[in-house]
Amino acid sequence: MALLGPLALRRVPRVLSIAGTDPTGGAGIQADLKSIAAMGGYGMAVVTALVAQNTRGVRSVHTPPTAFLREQLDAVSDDVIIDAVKIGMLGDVATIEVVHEWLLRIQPQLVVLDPVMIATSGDRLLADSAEASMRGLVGTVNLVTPNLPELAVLVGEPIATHWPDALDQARRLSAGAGTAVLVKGGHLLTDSSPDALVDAAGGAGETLREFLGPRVATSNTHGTGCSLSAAVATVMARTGDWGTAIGEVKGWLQGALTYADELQVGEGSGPINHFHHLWTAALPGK
Ligand SMILES: Nc1ncnc2c1ncn2[C@@H]1O[C@H](COP(=O)(O)OP(=O)(O)OP(=O)(O)O)[C@@H](O)[C@H]1O
Ligand SMILES: Cc1ncc(COP(=O)(O)O)c(N)n1
Repeated sequence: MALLGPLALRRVPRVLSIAGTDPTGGAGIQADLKSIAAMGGYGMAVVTALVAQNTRGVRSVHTPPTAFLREQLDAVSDDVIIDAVKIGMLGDVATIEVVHEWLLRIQPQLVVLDPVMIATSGDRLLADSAEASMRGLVGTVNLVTPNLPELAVLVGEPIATHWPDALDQARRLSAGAGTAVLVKGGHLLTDSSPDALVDAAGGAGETLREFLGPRVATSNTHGTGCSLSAAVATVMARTGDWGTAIGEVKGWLQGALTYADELQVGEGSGPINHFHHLWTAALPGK
């Protein structure tokens, strides 16, 4: 899929999230819409799965019929020019196939895939049987944003526990799939939480750019991966440059984690504070 040229949109980017739901608002489509808005985009949403979950875990998943998923996707693309797509929870093989077919047919300008597999709570959000289909989808998007366990599944290797090993896996994934990879270090047991953009696609040498940041001491990290990918899709549509987009989003996410505890939503792993930069009056100490 062609990468964006150095275009900078002069209007509000129209960004579509294709993902599952979180009724407590911290992850999935709800987090995506907040992140897109926080980054100055117009958010749209197609639901792949209705998930009965809260900050403590997942209770059950209801997957709409594939024909209805296709109708949702076509309802958007028949009417709206989509500047960027963010893909989150897909759940099973049939859902991946419908989204894959739609991507090939519609050829959106820019697609960011968060290959959601297991929630922070430990609950599975992707069937084991769908891992091969997920690997196939990676080759059709512009950027994939795995955490360390997802990266391991995508390359078929053990989970990296050291950052240099994760970077090597990201290189192998990028070279094999022909897709840029943003590997996330949130699962490392270190004082920092680094991310890295690896682009070994196209045989034109490899790009490696690291985005460093201190680890914020909070257990309210529910939906960070969802929020990151939706925000990157939005800023990329605006700027046309991965490095600029990821750098801007990383700074915003750092603030969203820093002010997460102010929200007091739920008793488990709560949401991040997507609008921390706008709610100065409502946040003590800002
Ligand atoms: N405690 C933290 N402090 C600072 N940054 C963090 C922290 N935890 C995660 N991050 C950042 O949040 C983003 C998501 O990373 P992570 O590896 O947690 O992805 P994920 O597992 O997909 O997220 P999720 O929690 O939604 O499942 C990355 O930019 C990562 O560096
Ligand atoms: C619908 C949906 N999509 C993604 C996640 C992953 O987010 P997290 O790992 O933070 O629970 C989730 N819990 N629910």
